[in-house]
Amino acid sequence: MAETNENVSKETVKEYEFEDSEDQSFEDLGLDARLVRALLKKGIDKSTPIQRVAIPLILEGKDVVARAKTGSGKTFAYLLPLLQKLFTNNADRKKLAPNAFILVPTRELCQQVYNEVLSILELCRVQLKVVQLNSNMLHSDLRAALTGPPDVLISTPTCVQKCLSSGVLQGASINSSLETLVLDEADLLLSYGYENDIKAFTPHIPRSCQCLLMSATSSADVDKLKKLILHNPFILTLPEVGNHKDDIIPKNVEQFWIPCAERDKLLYILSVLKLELVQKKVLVFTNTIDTSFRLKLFLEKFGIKSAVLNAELPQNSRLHILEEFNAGLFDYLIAADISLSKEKDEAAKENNGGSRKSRKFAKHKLDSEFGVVRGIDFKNVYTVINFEMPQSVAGYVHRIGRTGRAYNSGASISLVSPDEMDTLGEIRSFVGDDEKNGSNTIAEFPLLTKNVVESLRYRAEDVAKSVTKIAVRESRAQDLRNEILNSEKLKAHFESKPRELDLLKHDKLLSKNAPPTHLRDVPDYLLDKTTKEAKQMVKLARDAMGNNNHRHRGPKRKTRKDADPLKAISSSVSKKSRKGV
Ligand SMILES: Nc1ncnc2c1ncn2[C@@H]1O[C@H](COP(=O)(O)OP(=O)(O)OP(=O)(O)O)[C@@H](O)[C@H]1O
Repeated sequence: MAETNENVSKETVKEYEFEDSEDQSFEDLGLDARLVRALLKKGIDKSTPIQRVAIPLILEGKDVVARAKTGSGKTFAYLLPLLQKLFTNNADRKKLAPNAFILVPTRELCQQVYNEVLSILELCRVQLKVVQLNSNMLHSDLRAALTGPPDVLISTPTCVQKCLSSGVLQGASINSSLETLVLDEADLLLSYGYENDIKAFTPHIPRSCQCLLMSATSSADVDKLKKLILHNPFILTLPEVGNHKDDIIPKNVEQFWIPCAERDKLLYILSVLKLELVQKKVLVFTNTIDTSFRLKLFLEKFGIKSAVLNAELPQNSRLHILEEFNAGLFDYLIAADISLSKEKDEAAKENNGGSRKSRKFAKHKLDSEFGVVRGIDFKNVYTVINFEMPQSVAGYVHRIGRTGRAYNSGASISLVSPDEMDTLGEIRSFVGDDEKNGSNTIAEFPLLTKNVVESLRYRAEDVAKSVTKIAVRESRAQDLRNEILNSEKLKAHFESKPRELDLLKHDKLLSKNAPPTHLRDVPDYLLDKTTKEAKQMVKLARDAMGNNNHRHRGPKRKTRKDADPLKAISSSVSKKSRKGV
């Protein structure tokens, strides 16, 4: 590591260039033996680049701003040294308020970080009090949770502000106790509208507090936060591996796109999934909740079961869906990555013109502390599909970042309609694609032939017609009713934390009839030679990988690099298609 700026003043930042040494073990980074053992029990023996640089600095007590790709292991990069600090002299600490605050943009992330902390502490056999709070909690529950007070508080800025304004937390107590403040997913905190809450909290942060800011992308918002909170931080930006300076998508994710008309998107996704041209697990993104239900209903008719994750579901259901998906209980998850304002506009329209039933439905509150894409560690997702393109380049980066996490491989496929070509163009220029110099990071998906798509067209269009707006609305309302009913049972589940997860199924069929055989099974004569070969190769690759990407509950198994299917498949198929096979 070399500090590039020798004369660092209070106002300037210290930027690090680092020579990464993969040989450094977690012990070499200065981590406590208990933490190293806990990582080994989780199947983690090799640090990621951001961990190698951030951990020693954080252990030295430095303020750090860390910008590293999605899935690069930023959570452990701050969590391990933070816990180590708390392990030492914990009994002697002054504690009128929690010693460490971890602020994240969504409740799902609160839960995720909370689970990670508990699991490490359990493996280390160290007792620390850790709480996660959210704004929906009753005043009395917030007060009870903060009694003690805990060592670590994980929450959203809005909830901390609620605790401050209601007197459950005292500014003076924070000022005398806070030792470490983490702003995780910092690039999203301001875009989620937390600016005022963070500003209200800032005066209570003591000067001595170590502040850590973790982010996947750099933006004006991150700069703003940096100025607001950090004193003289070390700025860590991972060295770029590609040619483009903003290259922040993991290199182990192969990116593809499929050009198609808007009305053909159902047909294309059906072809990709039904013919098994991608590896599981699959995470599909839509831009609205209605589209996610339309897609679920449509796929269901062909015997493809999926679950929908969205902002209107009760929090317990959302967490449970994530747990089940992560544990491999189902392979297809459709996530509505919505702009809340857009959904609200649609709901308002419904309110003005819709039926009594739909008015009631539209009133259902969307959770503004929900974010399906950002930062959530969906486990072992191999393929991400953009059924609809995200609104921005940053949205694309965060969606694609749900695969290829840590040392795993992955692939993404974007279905792009003519109206979305501009967005694709922006994304392609962002990743450095240039027709002129032949760079093609986002390539056309090579495994789908026109013939095979056309052979499925009649069936797909016929079924798509039966998935009417009314059917979509009804199943959305029915799913919501079911999940609200489930919510109480799930509350008990989360309180007692039982190990078995298949308590409730979230990928239940929404339509009453089972799919007819002619839709469930694609007859062999419909497939052309190229598709049969592609299907076979995907299957071989899956077998070669030991199908590790799902149904796996234990410690992470390593993905064999030589068995990376899409690399083999795409190069081999594109060679063949070049030969006109
Ligand atoms: N050293 C490591 N070796 C293997 N796996 C790791 C390592 N560190 C973290 N992981 C795993 O990698 C996954 C991604 O880590 P994490 O969620 O911290 O990424 P991130 O950088 O915060 O991503 P995002 O920006 O998308 O939130 C997690 O499942 C985590 O358990």
